[in-house]
Amino acid sequence: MKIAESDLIINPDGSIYHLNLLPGDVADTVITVGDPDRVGEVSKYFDRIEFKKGKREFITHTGFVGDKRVTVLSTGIGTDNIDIVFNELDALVNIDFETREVKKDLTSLNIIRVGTSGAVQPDVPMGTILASSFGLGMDALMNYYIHELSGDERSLLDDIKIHFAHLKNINPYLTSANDVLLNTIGKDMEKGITVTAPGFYAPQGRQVRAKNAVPDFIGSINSFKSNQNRITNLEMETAGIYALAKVLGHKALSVNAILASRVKLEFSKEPNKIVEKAIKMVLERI
Ligand SMILES: O=P(O)(O)O[C@H]1O[C@H](CO)[C@@H](O)[C@H]1O
Ligand SMILES: O=c1cc[nH]c(=O)[nH]1
Repeated sequence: MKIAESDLIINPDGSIYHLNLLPGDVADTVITVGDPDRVGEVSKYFDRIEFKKGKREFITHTGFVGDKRVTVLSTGIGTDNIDIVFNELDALVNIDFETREVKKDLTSLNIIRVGTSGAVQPDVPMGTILASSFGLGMDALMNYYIHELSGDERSLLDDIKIHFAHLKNINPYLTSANDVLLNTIGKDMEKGITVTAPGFYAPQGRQVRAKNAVPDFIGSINSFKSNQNRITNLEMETAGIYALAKVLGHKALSVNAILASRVKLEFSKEPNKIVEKAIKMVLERI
């Protein structure tokens, strides 16, 4: 079936609407980062850069680490941007731009996020590099997509819904990391459930001047337990990445550079060093 011009928007130069990339520009291994300035911090370790492109907050560098072709791409902040990045990445590899039809042979990308995050457990200090075993979305993105849960995801989400029943008007969603990526790139890293929030301040339990409607948000997050699973950290993209990757048949892992301890009320004085450590660990393991 031909995808409408209004649904899949191709720029006059043949590139996709927001990412400004052509089919063929995306490597099978994609590193996503939130901050556009972090793209160069990753690609500075490439042995060769093939090209640099960008539009808005979506900066892309594709190049080689040894013989391996790698794309690093910034998503900007939030799962609304993840909606754009993941649909467009998928279209670039799985839709024929000439016929506007889905290709017969689908490509499954390996997608690794290198992001920053705040820890909610006292034994997860600043400086930790943490791999998200699950992404738990408190945002609304997945209300708009049909997505199916595995048995494990379903039973964990049932426990989560009971624990967070006091949070009105929130319909949490949960997706696991890709097992292979979790056990290779995430090997020996701290692991835990990552909560993806639809904001940085009150949606992550922060209070500056505007008053918080949810009392003790951090307390209700770090007290959740189901078998060996606990919530370790908060950020703004992982759950959307895991859920859309699964819907579209890609493999995803989120690696978090822990910059803040929300229970010790600390924020790192050297955030770049922690991010650098996460970048190097991921590049050594891809
Ligand atoms: O450092 P990045 O990857 O942007 O990730 C985290 O930092 C931003 C908030 O400061 C949010 O995007 C959050 O998820
Ligand atoms: O606490 C934090 C730190 C980084 N990014 C977030 O979203 N939250």
